[in-house]
Amino acid sequence: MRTTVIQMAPGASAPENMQHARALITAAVRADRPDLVILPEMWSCLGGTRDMKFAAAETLPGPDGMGEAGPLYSFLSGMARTHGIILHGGSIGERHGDRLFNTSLVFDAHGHERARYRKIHLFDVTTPGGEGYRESDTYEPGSDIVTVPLSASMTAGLAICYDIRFPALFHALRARGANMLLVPAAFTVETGLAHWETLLRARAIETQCWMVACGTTGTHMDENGQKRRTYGHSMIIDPWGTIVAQVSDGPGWSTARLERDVVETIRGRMPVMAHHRLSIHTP
Ligand SMILES: O=C(O)CNC(=O)[C@H](CS)NC(=O)CCC(=O)C(=O)O
Repeated sequence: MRTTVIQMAPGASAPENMQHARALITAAVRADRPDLVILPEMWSCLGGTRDMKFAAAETLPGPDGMGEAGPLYSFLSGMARTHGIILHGGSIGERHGDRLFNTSLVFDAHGHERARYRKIHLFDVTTPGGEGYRESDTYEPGSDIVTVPLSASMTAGLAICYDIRFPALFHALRARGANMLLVPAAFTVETGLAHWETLLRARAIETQCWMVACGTTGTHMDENGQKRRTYGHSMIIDPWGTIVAQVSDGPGWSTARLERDVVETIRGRMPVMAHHRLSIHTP
């Protein structure tokens, strides 16, 4: 499965971000002919005030297809169908009363929604440099663990950004049949420099899955008018932990071919799942 990570530098305007996403997806599809394309976390609106986040968010159609699709949903579905690609729409704000979910949507090559995942672990953290984040002021945590078969041989496990610090989630995704992990992100530069690559490679190695991690890059304005920079370095890692594709700084894309055989070989030779002696409990 040829897979492309699209690295974007989003601002707070959803219409402008859609223009950028369209241009990057179109160029990447033309150049690399991927089967699967993934966007980063909150590519549709990064930074901005609470009002701007709500303005850029939308109510999603029900699982039964009931309810009107908003502009972001229609855009993602349309891009998947137009290019005949599976499109993982990074994440967007999903309205939910007076809060939002941070939600990933996956569309098949006909533009039909195949999976929906709401970020479970929220970033309420003060970084060592003293920057405070309170994602839960705006967002509500999801609760469902989501895997989705994308082809006869590949099944994706879904996670978002801060989730990568919680191995129990990835253990559960592997146990549910994932052989590839799709992780949109908006990592801070500070924590990214310290942890991004290490966490991603560890999750790939311990689950013996392909890791597809797609980050935002650039400078974004937060609620308080403070500048916030994100780390980029979107990458694809094989199930042995080797980085096989990477974007550095700035917008762009990178592509790699994901194969099930690599997963099967590694799991066959080092059957860690069968060697587990302790069960991991989530609270
Ligand atoms: O808030 C939005 O609109 C989009 N969401 C994000 O940017 C989220 C929550 S603030 N960022 C992270 O989870 C960074 C995690 C991170 O950097 C780490 O784990 O070190």
